[in-house]
Amino acid sequence: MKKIILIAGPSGAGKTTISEYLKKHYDIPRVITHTTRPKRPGEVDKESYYFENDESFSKLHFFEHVKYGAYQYGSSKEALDKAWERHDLVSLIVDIQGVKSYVTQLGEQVYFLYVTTSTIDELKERLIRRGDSIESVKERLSGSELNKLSDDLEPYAHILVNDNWQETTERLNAIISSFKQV
Ligand SMILES: Nc1ncnc2c1ncn2[C@@H]1O[C@H](COP(=O)(O)OP(=O)(O)OP(=O)(O)O)[C@@H](O)[C@H]1O
Ligand SMILES: Nc1nc2c(ncn2[C@@H]2O[C@H](COP(=O)(O)O)[C@@H](O)[C@H]2O)c(=O)[nH]1
Repeated sequence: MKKIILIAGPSGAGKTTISEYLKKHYDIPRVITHTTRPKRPGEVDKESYYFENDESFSKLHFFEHVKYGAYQYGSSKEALDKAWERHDLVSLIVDIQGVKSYVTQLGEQVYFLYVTTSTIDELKERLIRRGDSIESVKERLSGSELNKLSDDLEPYAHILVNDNWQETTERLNAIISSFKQV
């Protein structure tokens, strides 16, 4: 059965870093999602996201999509099917709403990694170090954008507290080997 590892959590928790580790160490590719937000420094079209405008975004067929502030984000059926053609296990970074859509639509094909840190201050420092503006950090770390783990999703979640990268990789290795035993 084709499966998908959903990676969700607050901004700066380390979702992208973890997806890169899964690619490098387990050959688990990330399904690239689509967004209308502008590129951040260092981001690459078709690798970080498919960067779209409102018109090109409106023409895609989405599994699910959400709006954050002025920008749209969505995961397409085309991209998931394409990734599953070559890999039985793939990953995808989404917000908590996206996780709910996938759990509802794909059921037991879904694994869920919830990534967080012990403190919000740690997230704040990482985002500022990454070059995010103070306004954007405030927005990302408040309200629904904080991507808190909801009670209904808790039973599905493998929680990774990514304070220390060495400990995170050890826990990730254990989680991935448990997935591979199923
Ligand atoms: N365990 C860690 N200790 C310290 N820094 C870390 C750790 N894990 C990731 N980082 C750093 O924190 C920053 C944010 O990580 P990353 O981009 O992976 O987060 P993210 O959850 O994908 O954020 P966003 O949702 O905003 O894209 C990066 O600069 C990354 O190198
Ligand atoms: N539901 C979805 N959420 C998505 C998708 N692609 C990304 N995201 C989430 O958006 C926020 C903001 O991302 P950022 O790159 O601007 O920091 C973050 O929580 C992502 O996980 C998607 O296709 N669907």
